[in-house]
Amino acid sequence: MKKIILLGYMGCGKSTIAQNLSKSINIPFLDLDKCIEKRANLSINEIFEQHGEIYFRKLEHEMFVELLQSSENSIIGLGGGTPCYANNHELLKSDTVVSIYLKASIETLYNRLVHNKSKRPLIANMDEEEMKEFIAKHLFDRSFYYNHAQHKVVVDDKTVEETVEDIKTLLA
Ligand SMILES: Nc1ncnc2c1ncn2[C@@H]1O[C@H](COP(=O)(O)OP(=O)(O)OP(=O)(O)O)[C@@H](O)[C@H]1O
Ligand SMILES: O=C(O)C1=C[C@@H](O)[C@@H](O)[C@H](O)C1
Ligand SMILES: [Mg+2]
Repeated sequence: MKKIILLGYMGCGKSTIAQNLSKSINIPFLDLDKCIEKRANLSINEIFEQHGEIYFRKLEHEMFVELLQSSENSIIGLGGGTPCYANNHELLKSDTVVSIYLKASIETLYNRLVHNKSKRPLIANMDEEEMKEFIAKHLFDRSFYYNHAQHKVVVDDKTVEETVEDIKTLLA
């Protein structure tokens, strides 16, 4: 069995979808951000504040490689930036993984993130106007890396259940 990797921008639903998919197909879910927090014994916010983003990206790469090396079946929800650093995007093409980009529009992302930014250090201190512009530019820059995924599922205007069904169809 291959590892199932969900990737995409902050707020596209990696953690939410992975949790529901996990229940539906009975394969354990590992959230890369949560694994990093556990290993560092700090929240993502604290890692950024106390050690900076470069340190976070190093931990993120190490933890991603470690999760891929384990022999367990799993669904891995990546962090929003994971594919964009340390050549992690190259790992998305491996034969031993099924990588799926959860593709959301700027509008969907903005609507989901605007009231849920406090735990996301890259946008936590932005006002609404600033955030919209940031998401648009950032998503454009990151799309190159996200598009290395083997599959793409558009999540706009879909319920969690509909997106889970779309993923199950492409896994079948
Ligand atoms: N149809 C939907 N599919 C997925 N998430 C949805 C949907 N509708 C609303 N949401 C909400 O959008 C948010 C998605 O956040 P989630 O933490 O799952 O994203 P993420 O991609 O893991 O973000 P991050 O990269 O910051 O970890 C959640 O608050 C979720 O409840
Ligand atoms: O998009 C990003 O760069 C990030 C997304 C989150 O999942 C966390 O990994 C962290 O807040 C950085
Ligand atoms: Mg998440």
